[in-house]
Amino acid sequence: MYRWVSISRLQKKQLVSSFSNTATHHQKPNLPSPPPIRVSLTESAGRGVFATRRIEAGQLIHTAKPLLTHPSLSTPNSVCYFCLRRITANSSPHQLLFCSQDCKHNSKIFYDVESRADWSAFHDYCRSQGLKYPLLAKRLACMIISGAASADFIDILQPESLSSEMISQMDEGFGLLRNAFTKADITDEQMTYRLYQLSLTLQVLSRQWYASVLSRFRINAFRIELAGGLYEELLSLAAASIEAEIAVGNAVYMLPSFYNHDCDPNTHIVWIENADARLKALRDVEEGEELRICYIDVSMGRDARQALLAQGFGFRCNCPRCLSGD
Ligand SMILES: C[S@@+](CC[C@H](N)C(=O)[O-])C[C@H]1O[C@@H](n2cnc3c(N)ncnc32)[C@H](O)[C@@H]1O
Repeated sequence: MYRWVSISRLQKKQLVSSFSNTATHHQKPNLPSPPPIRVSLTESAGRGVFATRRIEAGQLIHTAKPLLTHPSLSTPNSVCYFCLRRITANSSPHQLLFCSQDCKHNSKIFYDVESRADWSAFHDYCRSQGLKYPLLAKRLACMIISGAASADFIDILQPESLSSEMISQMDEGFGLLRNAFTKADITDEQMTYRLYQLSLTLQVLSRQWYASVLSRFRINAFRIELAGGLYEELLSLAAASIEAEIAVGNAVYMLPSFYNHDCDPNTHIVWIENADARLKALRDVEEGEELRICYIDVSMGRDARQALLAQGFGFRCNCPRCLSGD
């Protein structure tokens, strides 16, 4: 039998707010209905998401707002710095960075910290190495330093186990991140966060913190490709797509991070206009069935899929399709 997952009070709060954030989008006034899912332990893949009632093919299961986002470095000023919505000259004539006053307001606390530092060396490093997770670490560090997030904000997410060699490879990025803050006169004191409940003091920008958040981003971050947009925008994007990066950025979520992978998934995740995630059923799902998405391109052959999942996510897939040898 499946058991409920035991999580801390803070984590419960985050989970509840993640639910309530998503619920407000779709609920009609006076008709609150929780999403038809629960997070429970699976037999062999850690925690997973299960249907609490029958879900029909095509049904929207729930939406989820990101915990944090960062735009791709190849899309400067063309997507909202907060929600990753595409910005056109028409949609945002006066604010280059944000698509709306709401996004500007929601970013204010951490953006005040972020905009104090010179990120050019750090961004050059990410660009030249093709790295995206350090950008999420930068955003998270700014959120923690500014008080917009707690130091254990993403601790509930599963980490990848990293070898000491992998941690050493992160040193350059860590050094550049720390340098940017130090040069911006952000003191060690400001980079320290106290967890009063646990009587712990954490150095936000320690090598250990950096490795710990990157190990979580590597498994849980989503690459955001928007499906929607204005017809004219789609045409101009299609024309430019040879050079342009298709992804508008990367984001980390709470609930969507609990979905396990299947090479023949019953659920998929889509982004229409911005980084708000929409989880939809691909086929009819029975009550009690696990909901699974796919992490990779499942049109590849079994060996290629297995290799990619082992390398990128650290697990050997034993979904029914892999077990059948397909
Ligand atoms: C995004 S997390 C999914 C939620 C995770 N099970 C948890 O407990 O937080 C991805 C991790 O879940 C596990 N996982 C996901 N799909 C799996 C599968 N098909 N088989 C085995 N493990 C899987 C792997 O450890 C993987 O690195």
